Amino acid sequence: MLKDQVVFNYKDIPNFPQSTVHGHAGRLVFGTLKGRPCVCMQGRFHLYEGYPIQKITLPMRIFKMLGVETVILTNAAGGLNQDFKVGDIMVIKDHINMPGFAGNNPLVGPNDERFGVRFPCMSDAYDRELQQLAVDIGQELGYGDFLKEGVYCVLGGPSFETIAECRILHKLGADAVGMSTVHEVIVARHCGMRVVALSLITNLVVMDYDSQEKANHEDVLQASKLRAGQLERLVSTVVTRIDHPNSNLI
Ligand SMILES: O=P(O)(O)O[C@H]1O[C@H](CO)[C@@H](O)[C@H]1O
Ligand code: HPA
Repeated sequence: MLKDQVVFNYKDIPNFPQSTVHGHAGRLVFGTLKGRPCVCMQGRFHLYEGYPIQKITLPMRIFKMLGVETVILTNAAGGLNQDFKVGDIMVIKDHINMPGFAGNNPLVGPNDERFGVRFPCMSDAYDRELQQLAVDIGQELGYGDFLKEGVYCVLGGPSFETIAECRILHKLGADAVGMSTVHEVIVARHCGMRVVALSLITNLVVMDYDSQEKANHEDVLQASKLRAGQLERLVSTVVTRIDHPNSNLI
């Protein structure tokens, strides 16, 4: 996808966390996309891997220091919205930070003023112009039938949700549930980077005690492969159409 690639394995980057999840390669890839400089993480970090929440989000601050202006996040998520299907791509318009309700927020601790303010606003966490751009490009690419918008709820994991938990998340207004992304978004916004985020709905959560369905990571990986090409096309088209005043890294 990227031209003129320079690749670093996470294990060769001092103090960088290591990917422990099957399906997360553990490489930082620099390169250009239609002439635009980009850096991609192949593998991200999660609370359930046992890392402190500040370590999970360290890459965001590194990206800020490298000059990154816009962060595009993708994830696999379980569909809570009854209109969603496996394979839908949801443009995230907002989030519910469940670990944050219990005080588990990546900005807890002394505030580093070099990055941002003590009390950052999150009502504009997901850049509305970029959301619209993603939706418009999705439509242009012919993804209209499987392109959705919605609210992503993060949980700590690694256990998948119970039926009662899924029911309550649905009632709370979440459209999809996962175990990532939100912590990165909070740190990216704190230091002023713009954010657009996409969830691939890899499974529909179980909300019915009569159902025999069981969430499992293999199904998540399998479903991710089905839309990998289309998601990559959407992301790369968004990258090439983002306005960049300073033409810096994406
Ligand atoms: O959010 P990403 O890392 O895409 O992956 C999702 O899929 C994994 C569970 O199958 C969890 O890591 C969950 O967060
Ligand atoms: N729940 C939580 N995280 C997930 C799911 C899910 O159903 N699918 C993919 N990541």
